[in-house]
Amino acid sequence: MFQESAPLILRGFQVYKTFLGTDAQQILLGQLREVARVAPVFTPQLASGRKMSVRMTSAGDVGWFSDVNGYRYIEEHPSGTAWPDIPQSLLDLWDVVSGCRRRPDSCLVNFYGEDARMGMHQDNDEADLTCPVVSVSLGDDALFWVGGTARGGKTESIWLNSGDVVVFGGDVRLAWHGVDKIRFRSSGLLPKGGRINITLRVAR
Ligand SMILES: O=C(O)CCC(=O)C(=O)O
Ligand SMILES: [Fe+2]
Repeated sequence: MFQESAPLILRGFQVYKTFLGTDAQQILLGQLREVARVAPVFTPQLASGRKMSVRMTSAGDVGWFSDVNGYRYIEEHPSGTAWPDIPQSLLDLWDVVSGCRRRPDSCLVNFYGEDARMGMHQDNDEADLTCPVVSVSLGDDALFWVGGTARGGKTESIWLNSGDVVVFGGDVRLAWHGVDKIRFRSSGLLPKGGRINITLRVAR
């Protein structure tokens, strides 16, 4: 099911190139469409009042959310419906790469359109930082930037392609990272172009 090989290491981030082959990517895309049918994507707002350029939704017990009151995990989709279950294929993927005995209870699904990006940040809203964040990329290529655990340090970048998996845990669990730009329509996976990034987290 997975195309396992030794990961590249970029500043402690483990990058598994093409961990999902084309068939597995299509299957996962279908499962994410089902997630988005139950829990439609929305545009989060930052505490500053600015809207994020990505659209997002979640699966799992809790979903990541942000509005003028700041970031947090919430137990229901903003519409009041329960978040759908995390697709089994992603739980299987987690078991293979995470090295963590706990299962993820939150799966954030970010959709990047042509001009979307994500500024440098740390993923530090989760309660259990002994487990890594596992990221899966689908669709268009993205320039992913990685820094250290201190703000404003040296950064390096790598292009993430459809099917790539990135694991960041241990010493780099709180490393700064972000997405500078996507290469719109570089992949044919999404008929209208764009990129999906999934992050699995142990949030509670
Ligand atoms: O889109 C990506 O590759 C990273 C997403 C991310 O850092 C996040 O959702 O916290
Ligand atoms: Fe992140």
